[in-house]
Amino acid sequence: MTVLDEVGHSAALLRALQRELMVYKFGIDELMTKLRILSEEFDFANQHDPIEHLASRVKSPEAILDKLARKGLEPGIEAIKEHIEDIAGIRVVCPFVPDVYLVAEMLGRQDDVEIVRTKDYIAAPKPNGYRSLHLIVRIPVFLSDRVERVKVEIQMRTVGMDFWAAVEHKLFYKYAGTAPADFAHELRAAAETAADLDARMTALHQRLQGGQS
Ligand SMILES: Nc1nc2c(ncn2[C@@H]2O[C@H](COP(=O)(O)OP(=O)(O)OP(=O)(O)O)[C@@H](O)[C@H]2O)c(=O)[nH]1
Ligand SMILES: Nc1ncnc2c1ncn2[C@@H]1O[C@H](COP(=O)(O)OP(=O)(O)OP(=O)(O)O)[C@@H](O)[C@H]1O
Repeated sequence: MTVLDEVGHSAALLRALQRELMVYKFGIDELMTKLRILSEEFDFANQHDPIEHLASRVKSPEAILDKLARKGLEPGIEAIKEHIEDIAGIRVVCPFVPDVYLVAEMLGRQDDVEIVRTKDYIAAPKPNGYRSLHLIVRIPVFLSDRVERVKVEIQMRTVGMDFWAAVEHKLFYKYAGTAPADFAHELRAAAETAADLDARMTALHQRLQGGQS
């Protein structure tokens, strides 16, 4: 039985959710365009492009209802819109750590992007070693009859952090509690190795930028 069955949702709720998800997709489209413009502008000027690659996803209805249930909330459109902040998600992967903060700053300076919340898991990594800069932003989506301000989660990280997070997500993220205890130590150590690599590559890049050999 899926979570959709368990919550006994109505067909009406699912239909309403599908309509909402379309608007979140438009929010992603707007922000992806902004990020692509920044990236292309750096390329065009032959400057170091702080964006290595971009990814996005709209959370599936099942994952949304699953998360709502994990939070102990009743299924309903209002609860979903208020409490699930990562329905629309973008990931910005950058070559170097300073690039992450540069892209965040450039987005924050745009008039129509409202930064709702910032969580800096680079400055303060999670206990398992997870590193990323998370922004929850609000962006206006202009529809035929109204303007909707949708929340989008932007996860910003280096290639090294992304490698660690992608593998960790596959292995453990959704299975918290089941991993053997010594895995925690190994995971943290691997995250520190990735952070060390980031620091070394950033130092090399800064030497090149400074014109040193
Ligand atoms: N791979 C991996 N991804 C993580 C981890 N922690 C957070 N994330 C990702 O980042 C998203 C948001 O995480 P947080 O900013 O910590 O959000 P939160 O405080 O847990 O709040 P919720 O989004 O309500 O769960 C998650 O949905 C994951 O996609 C982690 O330990 N490993
Ligand atoms: N902001 C994001 N941008 C791009 N991809 C994301 C983002 N957040 C999650 N993903 C990816 O979307 C896929 C589905 O993730 P899903 O929404 O089920 O869970 P989650 O967001 O990682 O965790 P949670 O259920 O705790 O919110 C995963 O591969 C995940 O890495």
